[in-house]
Amino acid sequence: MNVLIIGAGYVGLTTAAVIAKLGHTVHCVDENEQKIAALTRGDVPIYEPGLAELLTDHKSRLFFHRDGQKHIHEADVIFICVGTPPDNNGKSDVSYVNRAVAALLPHLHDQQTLVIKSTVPIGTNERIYERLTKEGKNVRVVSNPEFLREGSAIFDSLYPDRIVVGLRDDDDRSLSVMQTLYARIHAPYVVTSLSGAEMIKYAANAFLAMKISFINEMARLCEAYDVDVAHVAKGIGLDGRIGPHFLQAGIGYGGSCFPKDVAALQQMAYEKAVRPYMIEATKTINDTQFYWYVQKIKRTLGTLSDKRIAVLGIAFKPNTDDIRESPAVSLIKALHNLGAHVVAHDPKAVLPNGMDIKQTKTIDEALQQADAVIVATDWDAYKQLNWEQVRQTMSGNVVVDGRNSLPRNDIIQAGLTYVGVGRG
Ligand SMILES: NC(=O)c1ccc[n+]([C@@H]2O[C@H](COP(=O)([O-])OP(=O)(O)OC[C@H]3O[C@@H](n4cnc5c(N)ncnc54)[C@H](O)[C@@H]3O)[C@@H](O)[C@H]2O)c1
Ligand SMILES: O=c1ccn([C@@H]2O[C@H](COP(=O)(O)OP(=O)(O)O[C@H]3O[C@H](CO)[C@@H](O)[C@H](O)[C@H]3O)[C@@H](O)[C@H]2O)c(=O)[nH]1
Repeated sequence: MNVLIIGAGYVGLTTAAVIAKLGHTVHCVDENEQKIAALTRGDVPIYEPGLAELLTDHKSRLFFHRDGQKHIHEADVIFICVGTPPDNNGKSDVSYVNRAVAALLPHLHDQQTLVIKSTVPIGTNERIYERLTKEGKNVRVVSNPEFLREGSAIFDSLYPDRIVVGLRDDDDRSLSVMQTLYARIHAPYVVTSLSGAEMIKYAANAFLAMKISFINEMARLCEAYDVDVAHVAKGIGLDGRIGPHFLQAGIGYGGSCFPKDVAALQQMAYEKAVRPYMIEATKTINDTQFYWYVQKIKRTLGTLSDKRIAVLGIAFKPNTDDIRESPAVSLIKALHNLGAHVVAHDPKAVLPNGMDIKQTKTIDEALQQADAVIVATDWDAYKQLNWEQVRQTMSGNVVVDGRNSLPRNDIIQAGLTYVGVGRG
């Protein structure tokens, strides 16, 4: 098949590489000139494990363009993978999607399938269909939300738990188009309406975010009752009805999806006069989690003023360079504002512009003379530190495990003080 992809970000680029691997020809378009220039040179503008290799392996079938106009007509399937960032009220801003549709519109023809992969508010796909129909275009519209996680995007795309396909009632062709496109991917299909597919995407993210907020609330309770939340997570997670995933307490969820999608779903509920109690609580717990934790760090260190603190981790999670809504960045800002002398490290991510904080190249450099070290992102490199050596490098002895991911016993044995999240 001939596939056109609009948007070469985390989702668009991963989708392009994976679809090329499946044997299709892919033209990928992005309005960001620098991104396209880099991709055309063979450089990958983001860090995602395995992505660079996959793009290289299939470069004979992959083409990048700043302006893809002349490739629209020849495409069998067109994917929209542009961003849908939050607006000032927490609603999803679909202007990038609308702009992409407007650019495609004059060149579309009736044999094509337009697939929306971007996460869009309920009703957006129907509105796109109506807009196309009004312009006399009988293009089929499919909602095919994406469930990949950054850091394991290639694996998640090649081995998804399910493929969700939202269709209009009278569309008897698009399902087989999608099945042909994804023929080499083995996963159950969930076929539903356009709005149904949109709702599945929001419900999945809200549910996962809710699990994290639930365990973070439990962490606060565990702290109050001197119980280890890691034991609680294990104890409840072994119940098949609950499951072990997304029960790691920490400084809160971040990233480009959970915060924005939970907020957008909340706004969608208000628009229909439905009070979203669960979603409100999920968001409130997350919004307050890192303040709660900063208070704990403050209590442990006595004062933050003039303390040298090494923060390990800037990205919102390991194995990515993405810092969108990163709790680590919020933590660094809060500690800095409270008078601490913060130095930060991350294997891939870079501090946002304008932050007056030193970022070190090595972990060792960050640890020099530190009164405390805080692990804010659970990269493997931090979990595998030699704690004897850490103790010798630091001048203080406090290790703050903001992700409950460090070997507590090794740290204590090295003569350091371990501070976790709700670990009693
Ligand atoms: N990042 C994830 O892990 C993830 C996972 C699942 C779903 N999603 C959803 O997928 C969508 C994309 O997310 P992302 O993280 O890949 O975003 P991103 O910001 O990394 O990439 C979006 C890209 O689209 C380009 N773009 C915007 N408007 C354009 C236009 N009109 N024409 C051409 N290019 C245009 C931008 O330049 C940018 O490179 C969002 O709706 C997001 O919610 C993201
Ligand atoms: O037990 C856990 C699991 C995750 N997190 C945090 O939650 C955030 C999100 O993590 P994760 O879900 O692994 O990363 P994302 O790449 O944001 O992926 C989520 O968001 C994507 C965009 O919508 C979806 O496609 C994915 O299915 C969904 O997992 C990160 O800050 C994690 O540190 C926790 O605090 N505790």
